Amino acid sequence: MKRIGVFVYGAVAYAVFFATFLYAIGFVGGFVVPKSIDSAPTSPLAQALLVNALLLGVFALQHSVMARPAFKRLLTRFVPEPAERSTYVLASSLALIALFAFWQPIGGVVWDVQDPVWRAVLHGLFAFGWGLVLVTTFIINHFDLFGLRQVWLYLRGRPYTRLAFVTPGPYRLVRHPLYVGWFFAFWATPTMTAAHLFFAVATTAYILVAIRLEERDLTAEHGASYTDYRRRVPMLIPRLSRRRPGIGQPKPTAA
Ligand SMILES: C[S@@+](CC[C@H](N)C(=O)[O-])C[C@H]1O[C@@H](n2cnc3c(N)ncnc32)[C@H](O)[C@@H]1O
Repeated sequence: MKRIGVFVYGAVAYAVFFATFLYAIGFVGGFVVPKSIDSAPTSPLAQALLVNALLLGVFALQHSVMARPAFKRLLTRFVPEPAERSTYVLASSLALIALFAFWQPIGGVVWDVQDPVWRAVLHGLFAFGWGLVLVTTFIINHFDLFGLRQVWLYLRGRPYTRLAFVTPGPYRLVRHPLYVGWFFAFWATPTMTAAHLFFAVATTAYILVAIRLEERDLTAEHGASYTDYRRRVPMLIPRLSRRRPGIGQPKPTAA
């Protein structure tokens, strides 16, 4: 019974995440959803900035604190270990749902591209960003990142195996392709409002901090193979020229 309960919990958390992800595309892109990041302002500027900063702060805090190994150890005193990732996913989705619900549009156009070709290019980059985020989750392991693999293995009575450190496809170009996808998704818009800019700047700052924390954990977990990868592959911006042989490669050790 406990295994079934944990699996159902994980499946519900995944369904909530997926609906939230789809809603986020409409929220940032300004289509389909009733209120988007760029809707008309409804409250005074200072109040809107304060509320939005709080909403982003709650998401950042939840996301970073719950991702740290020490917090995971604490959480698994109260939640079965196979459900830990699903709990993280559910909490992240709830923080995002609160952001969608209480977001205060600010109005004010920062840039507005009218040329149809450039509008199409920006829409294309927006779609590329979301696509890159989704594809990258599958490269790492989509179902592990969102907790389904953990509850499925538990349901089948199999032990959890940690994911290998992988560097295929976009991970050969940059160390954080998923975050690059977020940058495209948040910055590529033909019409940038003040609220959208606030969101893009805040999330960019947050991602830069999150990378430091994530890389600290990855170094602790994978040791020399991660520090070597870090030396060879740039963080976010691919190198334009091919690397000269030997540059940035680990030095050969004396026999
Ligand atoms: C939301 S994903 C973001 C991954 C990466 N920072 C990116 O932008 O593509 C975060 C999780 O991916 C894991 N991760 C990061 N790089 C990885 C890699 N090259 N192979 C496997 N897992 C990785 C981290 O340990 C963390 O649990």
